[in-house]
Amino acid sequence: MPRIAYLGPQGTFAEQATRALTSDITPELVPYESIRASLDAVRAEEVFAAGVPVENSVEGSVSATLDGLTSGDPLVAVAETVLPIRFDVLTRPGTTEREVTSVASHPHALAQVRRWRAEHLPGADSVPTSSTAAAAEEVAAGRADAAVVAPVAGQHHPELAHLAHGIADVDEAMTRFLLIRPPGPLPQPTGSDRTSIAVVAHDEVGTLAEMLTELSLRGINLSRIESRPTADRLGAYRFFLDLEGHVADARVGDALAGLHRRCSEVRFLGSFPKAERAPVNVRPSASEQAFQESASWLARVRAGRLG
Ligand SMILES: O=C(O)C(=O)Cc1ccccc1
Repeated sequence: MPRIAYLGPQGTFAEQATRALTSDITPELVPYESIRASLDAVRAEEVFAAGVPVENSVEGSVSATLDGLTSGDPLVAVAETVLPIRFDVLTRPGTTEREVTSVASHPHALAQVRRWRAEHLPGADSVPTSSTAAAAEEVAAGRADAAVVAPVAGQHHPELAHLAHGIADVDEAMTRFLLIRPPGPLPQPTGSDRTSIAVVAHDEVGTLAEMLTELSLRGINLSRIESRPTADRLGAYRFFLDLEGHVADARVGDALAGLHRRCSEVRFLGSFPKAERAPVNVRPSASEQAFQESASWLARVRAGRLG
């Protein structure tokens, strides 16, 4: 049974997503205390893979995942899934809203329930925890009064009571999760793929525009661009790019090779089927056939066979 790491304890959104990402195998899910620890468990071969959150439709990127993928030995994403995010509030039984002086949860969860908190628990302090389910444990242990959790967390804590259900500021919030493996054979291209890379550009005029031109010239749609400090010095950034297409597609391979020539660092973070399965629209001049025809035309020119 393959062991798969996730951000624990039991009852996190990450656990639900990791189950969805591994539904084709019978995994043994292993909880880890942090995203970094679950990625390092993949690097140390303690587990076969890890399921990690990468971006939220309201709060944006999960920096622990971006930084964890780019520092340390290379890792790649082999699958993604998108989970709808709803939040409930757990307390010890009998606790009323007026008695709540502290609200625990993962910072991404605390940031997505501001409106409800302002109305119902205006004076309560925030207690950031490593995950939403860890917050429920804080409440059970009496170290916080309320926990903002995934709806599934209530099942793991029958001793706690619901203070509220469905309290997210944005009803349709979604989080994208990735299944992370050590480098190895890539998933087959499906025609509906995403490729993730992390790029460090030279600090020169126009480099970002030139990087993006490598993509647009080859008809590649950019679905995400994000920058994070490299941590080397102030003002040095790494760009995280998600592109539509698979590295096995000629246009994507060609663009990545172009970025490799131009940038001081290009880290390949995986090519995998997009969660939404919508086919990637490729203009005729960027199709596989167009790349093959132009390559064989060039070969004929170089061989002096123009007839
Ligand atoms: O803490 C969890 O349950 C997680 O999986 C991280 C998270 C927190 C808030 C929204 C989405 C994912």
